Amino acid sequence: MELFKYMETYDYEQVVVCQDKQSGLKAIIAIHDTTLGPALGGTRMWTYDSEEAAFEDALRLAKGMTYKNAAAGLNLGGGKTVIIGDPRKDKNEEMFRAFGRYIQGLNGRYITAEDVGTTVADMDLIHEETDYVTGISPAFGSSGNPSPVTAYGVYVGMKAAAKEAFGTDSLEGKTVAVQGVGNVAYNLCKHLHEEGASLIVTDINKEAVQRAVDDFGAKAVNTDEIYSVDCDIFAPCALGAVINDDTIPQIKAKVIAGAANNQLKETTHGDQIAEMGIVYAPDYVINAGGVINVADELYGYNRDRAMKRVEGIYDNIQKVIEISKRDGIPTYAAADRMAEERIERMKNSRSQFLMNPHNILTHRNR
Ligand SMILES: NC(=O)c1ccc[n+]([C@@H]2O[C@H](COP(=O)([O-])OP(=O)(O)OC[C@H]3O[C@@H](n4cnc5c(N)ncnc54)[C@H](O)[C@@H]3O)[C@@H](O)[C@H]2O)c1
Ligand SMILES: CC(C)C[C@H](N)C(=O)O
Repeated sequence: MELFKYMETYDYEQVVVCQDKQSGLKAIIAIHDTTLGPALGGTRMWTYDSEEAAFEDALRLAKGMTYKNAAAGLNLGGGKTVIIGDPRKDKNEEMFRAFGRYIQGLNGRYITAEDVGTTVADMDLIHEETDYVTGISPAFGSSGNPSPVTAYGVYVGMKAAAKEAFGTDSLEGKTVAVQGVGNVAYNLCKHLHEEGASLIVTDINKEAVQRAVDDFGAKAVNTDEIYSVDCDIFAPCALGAVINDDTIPQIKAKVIAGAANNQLKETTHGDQIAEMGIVYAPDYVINAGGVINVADELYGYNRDRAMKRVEGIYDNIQKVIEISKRDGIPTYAAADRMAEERIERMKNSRSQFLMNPHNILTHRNR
């Protein structure tokens, strides 16, 4: 990858590479755009096949956060971190504290939270070094683990997409195929099960699958079978790029609505599923519940206020569908248009992010 060329093409502001020999920290903080406010986005810890793959993931995810935050109506820009390593084996206290010092060095341009492979306990360690972290323990006046709230947002967004596809937003009797039953999807399955949906699940983690089978009567399938199962709704809730040339011909669902970031491998795949008549709930619109929840910490966390805003994901999915129909474009492009128009409008009134009292996490107890 030619980093500067890539940054120039997609308008990235900054990439910070962090290395701490003692703890083994190898992190990439990507800040995409701070027009709307400080860049807020989670920290992913994952084993990457190459450094290039890690850079690509950080960059793609950071841009996704710019769009997610803009589309959700938040006064936040987009950024993301990836830490290279196995979250089950390579974590230590020094690593997250060293990472916290790097974040502190950015003086509020970047605020982190959880993503795949990181937990509330990790965020608490980061908080030892910086206030620019959200999703820490509720004892600090924080919002805690964002995953259940993300799951609730995906659930209400899925209902809005179902209304478009099936004429009703009831999910009772619908079959939902869920790819990955981790932190978000387990909670999503709970909502779906309570409403009377049938579940088909898969995960590379056998224990996660068994939990969904035991708790929700889900049917388990192999990881490569999830695309082709007979279902009404496909919910990608693992990693990105799962809507691609190989998987699209297998999909029988009428709706794609899930938590995973960057579900479309390329935008052409969004065009293809639109041509097939599949209602696609754009990933960063439907999975914004977590960031909406942690962002509320900037105002002194209020769960009722945050949840009310998360319920707005239903309306936001409907709005994207409306734009898609009005402008004759696929839903992914309609979401991009909605986000870009908001950023553009704000760019005309101010350019780069400047610190102000609402961007400082001073409302919590230490
Ligand atoms: N946690 C949040 O609040 C949040 C918010 C927005 C978006 N997301 C996105 O949602 C997705 C899930 O996040 P999470 O926090 O639940 O992560 P998680 O790590 O808890 O869950 C992901 C699950 O996917 C499984 N998995 C990985 N590769 C797989 C494969 N090839 N096939 C099947 N299963 C596979 C993992 O074993 C794991 O159980 C991620 O893409 C994340 O970026 C999460
Ligand atoms: C800020 C976090 C809750 C970010 C979350 N992992 C996301 O992708 O939206």
